[in-house]
Amino acid sequence: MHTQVLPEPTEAARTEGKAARMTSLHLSAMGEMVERFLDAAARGDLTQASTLLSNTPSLINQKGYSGWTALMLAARNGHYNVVEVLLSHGCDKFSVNSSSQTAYDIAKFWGHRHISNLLGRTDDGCRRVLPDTDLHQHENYFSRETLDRLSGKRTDKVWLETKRNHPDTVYLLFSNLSPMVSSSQVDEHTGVETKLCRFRYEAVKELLQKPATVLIFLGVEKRRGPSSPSSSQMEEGVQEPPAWFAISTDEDAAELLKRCREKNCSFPKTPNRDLLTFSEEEAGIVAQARSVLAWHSRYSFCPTCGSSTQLEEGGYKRSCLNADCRSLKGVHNTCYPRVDPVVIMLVIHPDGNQCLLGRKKIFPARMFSCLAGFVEPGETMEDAVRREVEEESGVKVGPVQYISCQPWPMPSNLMIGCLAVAISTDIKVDENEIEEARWFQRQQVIESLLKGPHPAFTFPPRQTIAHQLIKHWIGMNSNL
Ligand SMILES: NC(=O)c1ccc[n+]([C@@H]2O[C@H](COP(=O)([O-])OP(=O)(O)OC[C@H]3O[C@@H](n4cnc5c(N)ncnc54)[C@H](O)[C@@H]3O)[C@@H](O)[C@H]2O)c1
Ligand SMILES: [Mg+2]
Ligand SMILES: [Mg+2]
Ligand SMILES: [Mg+2]
Ligand SMILES: [Zn+2]
Repeated sequence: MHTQVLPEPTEAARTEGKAARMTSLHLSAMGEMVERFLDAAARGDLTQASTLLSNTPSLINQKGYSGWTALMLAARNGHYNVVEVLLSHGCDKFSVNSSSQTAYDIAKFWGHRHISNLLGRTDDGCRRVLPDTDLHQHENYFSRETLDRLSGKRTDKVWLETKRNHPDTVYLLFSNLSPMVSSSQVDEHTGVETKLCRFRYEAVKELLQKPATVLIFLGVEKRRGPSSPSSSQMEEGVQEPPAWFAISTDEDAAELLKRCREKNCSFPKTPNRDLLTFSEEEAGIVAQARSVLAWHSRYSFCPTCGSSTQLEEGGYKRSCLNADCRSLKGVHNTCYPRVDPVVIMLVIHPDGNQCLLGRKKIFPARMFSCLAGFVEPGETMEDAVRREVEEESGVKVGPVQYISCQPWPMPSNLMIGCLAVAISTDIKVDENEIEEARWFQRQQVIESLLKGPHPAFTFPPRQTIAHQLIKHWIGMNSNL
């Protein structure tokens, strides 16, 4: 930020009295110029603002009444072109007024979405808009997209067929919705590390012939940087990255394991625990494959008329085989894989210094977590947060802010992570769902996260969005 307001005193201004007089003259001249500049920005007078700025570049970050800059005034009044020019001259978009608002906050508040988009566009912008957060923390486990899904190719039967037989193609094998994995004990701290077993076409080709086999096209490997193939290269089949498929089969699991040359291979039996030991890259692939396969296993027959169905579009569609079925007229959501939205929220006490956590009977001893619940039809995410919190804990909630989300493939939830502020504090739990709910002090939460000597509770595992939401709140400043 520019701190220099005044031009350097001239040679002539040597004596003290003279210097003081000159300084006040400069001050008033500069003050007047700042006023004119701020006024031009507020009115959206691009010509005047640009002229003043080219004559006196140091005007750019000057503040007027209540610490408002030209950028803030232009953002307040919706003058997109002025905002654009100020940004192109390198103005500080993170500067705050005396109410700690940035130009982005102001544009957002006044509903100038095109301006808030412009001000919040870059990564560093997002970082500053959400104070004290690192964007990478917002990438939750199960959410990394390692493959390019190439959804446009799902209807290209010829292309899919070529990919199926291609020697570079990678196949993952699933049995009972569990992927075949090889596991190894890394060290005491990291624990078990699980890797997906990868197969080539030759090893699975007779499985592909079986009628009960379900085959899902997951996508092609993403290649980073300039070497990533253009769409025309893709059309010509030049340098195409390897494709990935998931296969689900009813063949005996023990027989399937014999196909693998790697050691310590298995199909994990407890998904909630075992699926949390992959790398971030593989976890994202597992989330995609498992949710689509779970849909196939639960929706084998047409939900509209009960007839048999057939797989289409690389495993992303099931069509009814009854030619008279209503589901074949127009687009029907019953033909496509489902996603169930769930809100998960950290409720913050009105004092800003405590949060509400609950525990279900099935949780490990002493573990507390965020409250969560399915979004109901015709309900907004915010209303679902308010309803679920009140149902489960009796606490009423006011403002709700979305933070991040997480695909949760047990079997196909999308966890929508929010912070919410309570407007009442008395707790009355719904004993059918929650065993206990409590307000925890920020300090207790920090000690529990750091696993201090007397933690008040234990955290859910780091792979859960619940863990990340609680951590996010600890990292924020407490003045909501
Ligand atoms: N990743 C995480 O951090 C995390 C944390 C908590 C919960 N979750 C997931 O969120 C899900 C929902 O949370 P909840 O159990 O508290 O929800 P909830 O409070 O809405 O209660 C669950 C009950 O809602 C009913 N229900 C309504 N719609 C449903 C649907 N589409 N599928 C299944 N049941 C439905 C069922 O009766 C079920 O028993 C859980 O199943 C869990 O897998 C994930
Ligand atoms: Mg719940
Ligand atoms: Mg509930
Ligand atoms: Mg519910
Ligand atoms: Zn049907």
